[in-house]
Amino acid sequence: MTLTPSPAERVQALRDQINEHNHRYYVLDEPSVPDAEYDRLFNELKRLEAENPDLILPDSPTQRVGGAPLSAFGTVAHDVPMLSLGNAFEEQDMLDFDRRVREGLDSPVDAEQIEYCCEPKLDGLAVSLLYEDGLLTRGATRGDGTTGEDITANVRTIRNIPLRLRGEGWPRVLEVRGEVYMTKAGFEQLNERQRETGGKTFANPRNAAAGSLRQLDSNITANRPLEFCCYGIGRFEGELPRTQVGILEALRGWGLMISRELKLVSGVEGCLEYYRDLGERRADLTYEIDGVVFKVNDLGYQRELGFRSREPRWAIAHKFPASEELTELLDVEFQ
Ligand SMILES: NC(=O)c1cnc(OC2CCCC2)nc1N
Repeated sequence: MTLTPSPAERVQALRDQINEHNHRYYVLDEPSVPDAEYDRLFNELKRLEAENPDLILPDSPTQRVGGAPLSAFGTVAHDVPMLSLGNAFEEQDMLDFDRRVREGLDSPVDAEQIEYCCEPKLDGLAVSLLYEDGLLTRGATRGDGTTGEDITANVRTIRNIPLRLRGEGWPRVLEVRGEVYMTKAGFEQLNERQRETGGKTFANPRNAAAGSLRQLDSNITANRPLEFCCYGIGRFEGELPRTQVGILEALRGWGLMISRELKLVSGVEGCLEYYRDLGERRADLTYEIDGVVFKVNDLGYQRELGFRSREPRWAIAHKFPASEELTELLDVEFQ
């Protein structure tokens, strides 16, 4: 004879199931149940929480949406500045970058190939997520790199951002940095819906992502097809792996999405091969990119190289030739 679970036990069981389905669907891109089954679980959880409000916790999947609209965004001071990337446009710029890296180390290396972590440069908005004891406590825009807007209510609505880190071993304080973007398909569907409802349409996915994150009413943000892909960390208290790739793989284990195109290469030739390969596949990607990003993989080397005034000496963006579309010129910078 099976005992009927208490509301508290049933609520916890539903949360665990829904969080697992969300992780598979939004982060692993492997849906595990039909939508109807997911909706049934979600509606049962909402009903049980409505009947037992004292059981509601901030990381419950039902708590992604719903606060009252803000009158203005608060501001956030970035303890670790969110700096932007230097650019390479020609192959020679990459050769110069690699030489500066090798010569800039405490013990310069000449023949040795530097290991670089490669990834696409997503064309969205840089965002900082703060996790304390595994709970998402704050979301912020890059702003001017030192001060950004507090968009916590809006980032909580982005389905592939975990409200609580999965697994274990994460640092007690962990600031995750990454890009909020819209896929090409999500962008087209949003503009179609905007045209049908007389809403404003967007010039490109980047503007659409910026406009969707800029909403003071998070209920609007919740209905926008936004995704988050992390690419690094800011502030942390605790232990982290010693390489860029190691950190990203740890972030994936904690439930965050990282780029499927992530690759570790050896030397600047490996970077140029990655750039050519991604350039050939750019039109087939489901999201817009405006280049690729190369980072020195060894974190000790990153520390030795440090930052120039506003850019790291250990990372560079190798941009694709800009398309002449008017939209590139109209692109509004969201600070
Ligand atoms: N748009 C991107 O996809 C992207 C942007 N920035 C970075 O890293 C920068 C951040 C500050 C130092 C390195 N990585 C990226 N992938």
